[in-house]
Amino acid sequence: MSTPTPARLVVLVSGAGTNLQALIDATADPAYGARVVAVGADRDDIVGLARAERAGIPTFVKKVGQFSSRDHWDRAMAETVAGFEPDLVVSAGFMKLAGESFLERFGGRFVNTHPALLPSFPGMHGAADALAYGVKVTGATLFIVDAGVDTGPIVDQVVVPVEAEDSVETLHERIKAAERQMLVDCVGRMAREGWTVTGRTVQFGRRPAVP
Ligand SMILES: Nc1nc2c(c(=O)[nH]1)N[C@@H](CN(C=O)c1ccc(C(=O)N[C@@H](CCC(=O)O)C(=O)O)cc1)CN2
Ligand SMILES: NCC(=O)N[C@@H]1O[C@H](COP(=O)([O-])[O-])[C@@H](O)[C@H]1O
Repeated sequence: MSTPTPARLVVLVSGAGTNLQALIDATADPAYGARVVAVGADRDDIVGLARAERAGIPTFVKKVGQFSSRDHWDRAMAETVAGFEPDLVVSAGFMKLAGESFLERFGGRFVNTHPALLPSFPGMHGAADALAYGVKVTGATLFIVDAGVDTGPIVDQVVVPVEAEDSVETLHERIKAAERQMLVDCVGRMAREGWTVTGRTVQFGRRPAVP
């Protein structure tokens, strides 16, 4: 039986790209069922872009400041990503909020991984906020992006302990180790099995055809 055509992933990054690297490594196996067709960023000179270039993956950078408005940036992002014809867009450390144009185009097939157990600690400092609060466990959340900030329906979550001697860095590294595995597992299942979103419930698999 022939291997099905791999799902096309566009991954968005703003930093080190270790989640991206985990996806690149996983897609080396044809059985994974997906390939990264492009990597986009909101800034240049980041390791995440270097990882893509090392893997021979096309990259693009769209900086908000290059555009006359945030909306123009958002539209440019949507058009550029659309040019790669993704089946799924993955935000993995991407530090910009997608706007109306992007969500109109990719809503429902745009996921983001966040380093906290949403709805706790949304925003740009999930690990630091969890540590400051004094929680005993935290983790990471993969969710389908909506117009809010970290409010979309949850695909999966993973829990890690907070240790007494943790710094933000040691905690975030522990989170990221678990997060990368969750991301690879979930994106692979979405690619191979599809997914459905009913209200706030996300399930792997495709809706049965209406008889
Ligand atoms: N429409 C959405 N877009 C994105 C979401 C989301 O939930 N809704 N999640 C982010 C990733 N993220 C948290 O997981 C996140 C990233 C950035 C921000 C934020 O406040 N960004 C500001 C400031 C950016 C900067 O200083 O560079 C902004 O975009 O203006 C909040 C949450 C991915 N996209
Ligand atoms: N709110 C968004 C956010 O904080 N995202 C987080 O940025 C890190 C990126 O790491 P990476 O660049 O090494 O993949 C990840 O932990 C991701 O959850």
